[in-house]
Amino acid sequence: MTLSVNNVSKTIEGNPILENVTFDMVGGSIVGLVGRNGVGKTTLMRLIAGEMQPESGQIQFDETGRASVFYLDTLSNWMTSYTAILAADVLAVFYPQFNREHFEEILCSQKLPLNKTISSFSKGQKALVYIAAGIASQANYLLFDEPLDGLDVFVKDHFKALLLEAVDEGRGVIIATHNLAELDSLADRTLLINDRYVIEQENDTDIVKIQFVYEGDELASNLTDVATILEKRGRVYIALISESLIPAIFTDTTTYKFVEILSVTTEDIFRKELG
Ligand SMILES: Nc1ncnc2c1ncn2[C@@H]1O[C@H](COP(=O)(O)OP(=O)(O)OP(=O)(O)O)[C@@H](O)[C@H]1O
Repeated sequence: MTLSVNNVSKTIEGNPILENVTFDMVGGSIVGLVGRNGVGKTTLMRLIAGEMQPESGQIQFDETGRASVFYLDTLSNWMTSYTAILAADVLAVFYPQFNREHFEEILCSQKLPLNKTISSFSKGQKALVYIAAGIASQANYLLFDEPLDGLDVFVKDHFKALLLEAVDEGRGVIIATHNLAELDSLADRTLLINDRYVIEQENDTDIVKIQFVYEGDELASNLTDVATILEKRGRVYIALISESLIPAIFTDTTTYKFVEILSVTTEDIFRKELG
């Protein structure tokens, strides 16, 4: 099961939003989609869902086709004016494999009423209904835009468990989010959109995060030229640097003290690429 996005470009009202976007997603994986506000994350999801057409490039699915994509705009969508029971009737038309029992079971497990209009639900409750709809749709590709927004920690845990079940079944998930810390525990890969282009964040680079104490006045240029300083508190610095450069730079142990290696997070990479 593969979704292929090939050289996709999109312009809205004369403004180029995405250019030559190319990536593949295989089933059984979670892809994180990150980037600054207004950079084009939702646009990319809408293109994949077929709600918009690209100017150029192709979005190709395996034999299951676009009918097997689940995407709902979390801010405004048709479901809000329905009760969960009626929404399930509509979802069953869109998604022939829709599992009504599973949908209702997820909502009931979170004590959400099935016969109340969804517009009367809280932000977090609405988010849960959309997530439940996606999971129960049985669609092979689930596209979620800020799915964790407004969810309390317990509902979040429940959502993550449902998501991992879906992935175990071989389904592919794309999560667009600003919640970078959550992505670290969920995504297999992260795609960063920056200035119209998508950059794949490789997990296997030799970039490491280091924390060190600097006893000199100003950081030496042999460090600042090759490192990204993420944080400075007094004499304590946190920086991203290629691991292979550490021995050459941190030779002077009277000015550099306590060099410690920390794990790199998606937020660190985000700051490095966009800061
Ligand atoms: N229907 C539209 N009409 C005009 N401009 C639009 C439309 N949809 C999106 N845009 C513009 O396209 C750009 C990308 O929007 P998009 O919603 O994809 O960003 P995003 O990365 O999802 O943002 P955010 O993180 O703030 O949700 C923005 O500049 C937005 O103003």
